[in-house]
Amino acid sequence: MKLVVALGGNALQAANKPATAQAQLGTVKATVVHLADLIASGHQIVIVHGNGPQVGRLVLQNEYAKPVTPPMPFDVCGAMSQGMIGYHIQQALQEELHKRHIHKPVVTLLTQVVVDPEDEGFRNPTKPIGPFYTKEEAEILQNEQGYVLREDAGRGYRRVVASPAPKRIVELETVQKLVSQDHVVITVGGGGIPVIEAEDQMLEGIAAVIDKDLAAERLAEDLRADGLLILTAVEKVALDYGKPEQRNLDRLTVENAQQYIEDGQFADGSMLPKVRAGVKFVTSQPGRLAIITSLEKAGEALTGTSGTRIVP
Ligand SMILES: Nc1ncnc2c1ncn2[C@@H]1O[C@H](COP(=O)(O)OP(=O)(O)O)[C@@H](O)[C@H]1O
Ligand SMILES: NC(=O)OP(=O)(O)O
Repeated sequence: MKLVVALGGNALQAANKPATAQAQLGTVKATVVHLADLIASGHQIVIVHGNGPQVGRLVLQNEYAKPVTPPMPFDVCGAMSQGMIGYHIQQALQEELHKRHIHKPVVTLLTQVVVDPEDEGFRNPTKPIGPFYTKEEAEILQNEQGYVLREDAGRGYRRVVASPAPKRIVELETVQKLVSQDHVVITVGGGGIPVIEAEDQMLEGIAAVIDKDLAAERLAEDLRADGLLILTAVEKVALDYGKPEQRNLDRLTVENAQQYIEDGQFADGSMLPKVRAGVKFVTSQPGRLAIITSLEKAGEALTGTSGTRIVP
């Protein structure tokens, strides 16, 4: 099957370790074992990854270094995050495939994604980025730096930025060519570098972070993929998540998903975009597969013994 695989934050960085390059590479090395399993099972995969924690830290590093060197703007930090994360996945996956005597080129493609400058996302920032802060730290940052901070799923406060919807993948043709030549392509990282189309058709970077699950869905439709595999920290989508009455779902129909979305079952900025992406993909054409599961359960989910399948 041709699969677009969206990798969540836990695939890139262990929550309990400092955010060093070495720690990131260590986590990525464990992640690529599961990706190599998919390839070894005969699937063709295209890899999309998140970048929320990483792009947030790059922006911070740039802001703190202002006295000595001019800060890079948000879109450039997005490009840096694609390069940095892509480099680690590419290196680790190449090594893992080599060990298994699978000879396929692995390549990271820097990708711009066009967004609408009038997107509602610019008026209502929702994408959490960078590190977590305490309530007191958050108040100081809000007052002194003008950041918008929100509580993030009981884990602390994080800066939130605009997250407009992905409209068009600029480098799509190149992705298609590489995929057709059986390259393993890492692309649309962090949802893509957000750009707008200026009046003269020129592209201009804009300060935002696109949701990688929605961008992965765009890519999966554009590549006419058979499946969209969204890999995160949980094995299944749940109702009443985190409550004593939590129920994990094996299947989620589009109709039920829409009802549960209205009921507020899926947290904004975390599970909600994943469910939306799955719903959009399976309704885009009959026969398409959308699964939300953990990295470890990816293989089982494809055989129908784990994960949550979104079905029309
Ligand atoms: N209804 C739900 N079912 C399962 N997990 C949920 C639900 N609502 C929120 N979550 C949380 O959302 C997380 C996935 O979102 P997030 O961590 O932002 O994703 P990513 O892996 O892409 O970084 C899960 O690990 C879980 O903690
Ligand atoms: N860009 C993006 O959606 O990143 P995360 O998955 O890390 O939030």
